[in-house]
Amino acid sequence: MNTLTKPPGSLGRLEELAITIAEMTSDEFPTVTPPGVIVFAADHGVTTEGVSAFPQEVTAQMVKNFLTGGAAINVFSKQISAQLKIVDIGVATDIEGEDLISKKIRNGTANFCQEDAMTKEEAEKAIDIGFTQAEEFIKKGVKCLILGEMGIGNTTTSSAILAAISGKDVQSLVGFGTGIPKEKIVHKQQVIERALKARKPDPSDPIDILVKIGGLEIAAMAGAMLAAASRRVPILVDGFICTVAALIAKLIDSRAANYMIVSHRSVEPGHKTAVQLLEKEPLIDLGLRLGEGSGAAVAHPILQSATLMLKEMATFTSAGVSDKKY
Ligand SMILES: O=C(O)c1ccc[n+]([C@@H]2O[C@H](COP(=O)([O-])O)[C@@H](O)[C@H]2O)c1
Ligand SMILES: Cc1cc2nc[nH]c2cc1C
Repeated sequence: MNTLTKPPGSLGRLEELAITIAEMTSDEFPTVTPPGVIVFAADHGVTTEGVSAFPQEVTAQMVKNFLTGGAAINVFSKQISAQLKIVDIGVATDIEGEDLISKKIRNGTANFCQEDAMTKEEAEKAIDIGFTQAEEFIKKGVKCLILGEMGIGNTTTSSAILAAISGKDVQSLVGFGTGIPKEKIVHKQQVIERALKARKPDPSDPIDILVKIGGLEIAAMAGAMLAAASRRVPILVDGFICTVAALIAKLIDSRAANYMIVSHRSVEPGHKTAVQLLEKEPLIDLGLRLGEGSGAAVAHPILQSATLMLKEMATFTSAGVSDKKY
């Protein structure tokens, strides 16, 4: 790093990032291209409690939008020349589409205020499907894995999971999600508090957390992250829901966190706690709160700059530039 034609440290976090990616990949001159994006979609039974600004059917409608290329993640995936896979892991209604990967485990989770969100078999199956989808991508040559999700109600699920893992007050972890009105925030908070009291997930047991208060797309993202980590492929983590999935992956195997880069800081207030628990620092803060993997896709060119700098810059010797005097 210090032989390249720049004052040492002058490329700031890009220098750290390049070294981190070299360590992750065990490659002195790593590459993060081509990137691959997987969006896992699923519904959440807890939406019946009135915790989202949008109706549940938007999950399926947005999946159709992904398939016809009209969503933000389509635009940004194209921008970074990423392959994009859309996986139905548990959308409440049936969706058809040639390009859809149909891996539906059930028609959305159960309302975790009343019963467990899913069975142990379903949680493990979702992790396994995520793992396999990522593994297939990596076998095809993907060098950086971007994960995204679509699921109306999943900020409630993610806040519940984060409250269970962190032991923090629910109040500090709840946000507006897709944009609920201010007066609905206390209700959302109470729904989560009620669920945690009724379900009592074991904070040290990631499967128990998923079974009691989880989401199918969260389980699948965690599984995909474990696959990428086990193949030494850098993982670009998206916003709040994706970072909570990263915490589940870390609980399953703490080494997985060594392969994660948090792309951006989400507007959701709980994201700060999630990122701290992951012991990471987001690369950018653009005030994003969309999901779909959109923030991670937007940040991918930063990883590209870091790795290309390492690979393509001249050294002081090769360029005949005088090195540092002091
Ligand atoms: O990624 C984030 O930080 C993020 C923050 C807020 C909302 N979202 C997206 O919005 C949906 C969940 O919001 P909600 O209000 O229905 O819980 C889901 O489809 C997420 O992809 C995503
Ligand atoms: C329109 C819309 C698009 C989304 N993408 C991810 N979550 C979303 C939620 C809504 C409501």
